[in-house]
Amino acid sequence: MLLAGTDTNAVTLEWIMSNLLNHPDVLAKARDEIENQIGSDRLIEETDLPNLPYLHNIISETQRLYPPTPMLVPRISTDDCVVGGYHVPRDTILIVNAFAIHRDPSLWDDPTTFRPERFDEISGAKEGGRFLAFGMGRRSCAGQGVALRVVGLTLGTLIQCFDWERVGEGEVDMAEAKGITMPRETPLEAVCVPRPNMKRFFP
Ligand code: HEM
Repeated sequence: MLLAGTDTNAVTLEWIMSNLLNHPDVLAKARDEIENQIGSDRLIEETDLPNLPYLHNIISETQRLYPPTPMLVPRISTDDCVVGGYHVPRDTILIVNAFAIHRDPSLWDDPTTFRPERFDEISGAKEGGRFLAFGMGRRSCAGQGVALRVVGLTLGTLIQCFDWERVGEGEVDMAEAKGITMPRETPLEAVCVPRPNMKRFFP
């Protein structure tokens, strides 16, 4: 439970910030949404999250390209069955490759491009079984609700309170390393400066 509930959130946030540093236009749009909905007279709160759909799109689009559990959790068939046209005998271990499904060009337009707006058009995160960041079915993630709140609130606070820039001229390297929760190959480094009108919240 500790691994399921901590590393996944941390990895998600690190990939999100990596994407935002490489896409300042997306960061600016998320900042605008927060400014319009909340302003700078108070800090973002959990109850604001339903009013920040673009922030949610950024989380989904990052989890599409960098699913924190890329192979979900293995299943075992308790009976003979057919999955996707394939006969699966009883007692077979079945692994779902969410990473590949999330980048399948027959399921997603321009699949390798980071474009949070694509989630505007998707009604229900699991539409068509093609978005599996939290798995699916009876054994899907038990912590999805809390994870989206923790990641959303943390991300919203990071965007509301700090200006972010890359270290150096080049783009942030987006290479993945091996691991159950797919980590970055190199730890993310970034420059962050408190935004002047938010400093009063942190005396
Ligand atoms: C961004 C954060 C998270 C992601 C992406 C994530 C993703 C997943 C995935 C893909 C699975 C396997 C689902 C499947 O195979 O169908 C899973 C299972 C699980 N997750 Fe999460 N998770 C996250 C956060 C959390 C948190 C915060 C908790 C608890 C507080 C949690 C608790 C669990 C548990 C208990 C299971 C096993 C459910 C079962 O087998 O019935 N997860 N998660």
